[in-house]
Amino acid sequence: MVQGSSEKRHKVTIIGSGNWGSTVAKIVAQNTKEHPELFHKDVQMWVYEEDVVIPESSPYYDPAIGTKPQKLTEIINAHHENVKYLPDIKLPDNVIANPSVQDAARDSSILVFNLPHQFFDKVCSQLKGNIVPWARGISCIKGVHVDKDITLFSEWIGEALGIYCGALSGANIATDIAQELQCQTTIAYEPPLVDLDNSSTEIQRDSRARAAKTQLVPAPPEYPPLDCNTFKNLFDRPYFRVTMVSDVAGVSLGGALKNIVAVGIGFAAGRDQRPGLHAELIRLGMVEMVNFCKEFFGETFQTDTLTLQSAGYADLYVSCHAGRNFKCAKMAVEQGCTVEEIEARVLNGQKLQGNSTAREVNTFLKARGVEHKYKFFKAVYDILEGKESDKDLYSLITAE
Ligand SMILES: NC(=O)C1=CN([C@@H]2O[C@H](COP(=O)(O)OP(=O)(O)OC[C@H]3O[C@@H](n4cnc5c(N)ncnc54)[C@H](O)[C@@H]3O)[C@@H](O)[C@H]2O)C=CC1
Ligand SMILES: O=C(CO)COP(=O)(O)O
Repeated sequence: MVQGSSEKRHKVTIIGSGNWGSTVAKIVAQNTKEHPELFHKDVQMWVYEEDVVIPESSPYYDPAIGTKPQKLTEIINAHHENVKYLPDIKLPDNVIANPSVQDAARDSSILVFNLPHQFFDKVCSQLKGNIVPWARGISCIKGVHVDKDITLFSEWIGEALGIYCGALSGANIATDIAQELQCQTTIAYEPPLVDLDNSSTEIQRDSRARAAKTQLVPAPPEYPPLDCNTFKNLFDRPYFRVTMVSDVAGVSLGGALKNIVAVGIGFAAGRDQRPGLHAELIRLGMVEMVNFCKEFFGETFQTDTLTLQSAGYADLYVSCHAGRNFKCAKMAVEQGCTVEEIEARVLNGQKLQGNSTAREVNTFLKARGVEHKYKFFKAVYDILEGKESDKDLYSLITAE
């Protein structure tokens, strides 16, 4: 089908509205305005509803309301700003905040999942059976799901909702990108080929063989194709350059595992500022990330994703200098308290991923009997659990 000739256009919903969720909503809404041939202009953004007080110092303070708590969705829709999670950034007026995830996702053919991974389970069960069967997803979530096995969020979303889901990850500090400061990202998107004649699927390549279980429903022919080009048009901005790849495992795991390493570098930085030490620890962290991807996702993981793409080394680097996981772990050492105490005190409701991912990955490695092979991940876990001291981080990681 020739692009631009489609009768119907894709409706896009962002599931999540935190620091990164709101930033991605801004990016996507700028692009839906510029591509009316592909997308509905309005972008629904599901917001976990909460009451927010607007202080007297705020430009949005209304003396008639005073400091009475107001619904976050109402504030966003009235002022086009997520005053709690992305303050001082204007959102395009076509971002529509919606407190109901089912209502936000209704009739959407593109679902962008962007919320702290610890909250995903409930949202997923609310969406089940309430989305169009031919929808496609992109997971911006940096984390993994662990029960008996380890599952990428893209896989988990795909299995739970019966759709194909790709992954977006990169060296992306939300507050910088929200100000349109230049950066890059990586999107892994390679759905199975759809056989339009009998609606069956032929698996070309995918993150893991399990994706083969998903019977992909084709989009009706009057819609623009749900292909790489459509997704590039949805996310690429002059300040947010997208590279499309096929390695869903590498992109997803790069984003998840770097958070554990960033906590470790934060612990180190709390005591020792030497760049040489940080560089060596970052290298050791990357070695462990690559080994993990090869050992557990080796069917499709490509090492180049972690060495050459934004979702790999670049994300690790920026996270170990400017990320929240790094900063909170560093402050925890400096102030002699736990990472969770710092998180609760300084992040104003934003959520760390590194501490929970360290615990989840440890559960998985222990169950497999290979915890000892991943000394960096184990050291971070043991320090978070209070079993080891952050002072011993380097010796724990380099012990023979
Ligand atoms: N912030 C950043 O710079 C970047 C974050 N990411 C990733 O994006 C994902 C989302 O992160 P952020 O948007 O930054 O979130 P955030 O750290 O700002 O978390 C706050 C969000 O969690 C929601 N929330 C709080 N309690 C909840 C509950 N019980 N149920 C459901 N939602 C609840 C809040 O409504 C808010 O939307 C994470 O996986 C993160 O690793 C990726 C790149 C950059
Ligand atoms: O993913 C990020 C940078 O790419 C943000 O990391 P933090 O969650 O540690 O802030």
